[in-house]
Amino acid sequence: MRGLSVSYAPPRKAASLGTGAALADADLDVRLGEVVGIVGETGSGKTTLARATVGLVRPLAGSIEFAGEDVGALRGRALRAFRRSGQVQLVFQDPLRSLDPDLTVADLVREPLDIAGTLSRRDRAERVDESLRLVGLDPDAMRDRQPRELSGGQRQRVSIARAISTRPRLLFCDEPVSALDVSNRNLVLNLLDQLRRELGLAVVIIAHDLSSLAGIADRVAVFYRGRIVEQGPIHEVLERPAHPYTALLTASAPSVEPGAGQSARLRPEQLVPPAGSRPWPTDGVCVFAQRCPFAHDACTDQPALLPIQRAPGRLAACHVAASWRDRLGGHQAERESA
Ligand SMILES: Nc1ncnc2c1ncn2[C@@H]1O[C@H](COP(=O)(O)OP(=O)(O)OP(=O)(O)O)[C@@H](O)[C@H]1O
Repeated sequence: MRGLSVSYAPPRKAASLGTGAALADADLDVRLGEVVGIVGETGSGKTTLARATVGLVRPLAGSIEFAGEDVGALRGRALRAFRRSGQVQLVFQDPLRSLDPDLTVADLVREPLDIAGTLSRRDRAERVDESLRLVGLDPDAMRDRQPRELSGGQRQRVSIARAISTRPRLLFCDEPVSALDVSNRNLVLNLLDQLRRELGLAVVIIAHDLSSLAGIADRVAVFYRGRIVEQGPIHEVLERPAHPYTALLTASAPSVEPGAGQSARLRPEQLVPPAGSRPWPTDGVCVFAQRCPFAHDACTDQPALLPIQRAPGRLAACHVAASWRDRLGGHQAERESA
């Protein structure tokens, strides 16, 4: 995705990009066999990115290149054909709501194949069994059951079997484990890890917290108010966040331990503006300025997502990415004198 922007406002109103866009100027690459995590608070644009990629919402600007084709520019019949092909599939957060309760497991897993219409009836039945086996379910025991006869973990496995039945190249999972208990969470995350290896899938996992992605994602993109503010290999991002918002996320997550590269754990109170600091407008400035203790005059412009020097593969959209750590001590003194 390059410069991808999406607005749900009517086209005339959405013409002024940046204000009110659900997603603004997003750049993201996902490669086959890779798991990319997406984190960010509610309403930050994570699902919008997924919906634009599968062709459910039309981008306002930018491109989505999939296997060499700009799928963001597809219209009409070409767009319907792309969606029917099932090359990009979505797994939703809550399988109980996303699976039709009147269909059997076999019907549910076969449905995307019926829509794609490329396999014979016999091949589709075989593909259903194969997909169920791939997610660790016994086809003979599961085929005729309905969603209400399954446990939460089994339902999520059926959702994944359904999504992989067309053998997609890219799988978007929107909070795939947030409706599950801890043991099922690990099972489903391990399953996604196994599928990306066995099927060579590119997987994008949307999550609320960074720590749930630590064991599975190769890279992570951090969203804040419709923008990607940081991107990079997950362990490096966790160990030494470049954006003050990512730093706040890691400092606020007790399960994220600082690694060898980070001398001391940052504390959340070091990463919020001291009382009485300069108020920032909500629009037209860096999206994080209002909540950033390090914001200064340069932050009246939204920074672009740029490579971080001497850190291959890492990007941050922050005017003070290279300097905010140096100000942590002084910032504490300012707070104490206030
Ligand atoms: N169908 C829609 N119509 C209008 N606005 C929408 C629609 N869907 C999302 N939005 C708005 O777009 C912005 C981004 O929403 P999005 O669902 O992409 O966020 P998210 O990061 O996925 O949130 P969550 O973690 O709650 O799923 C939000 O301000 C949201 O209110």
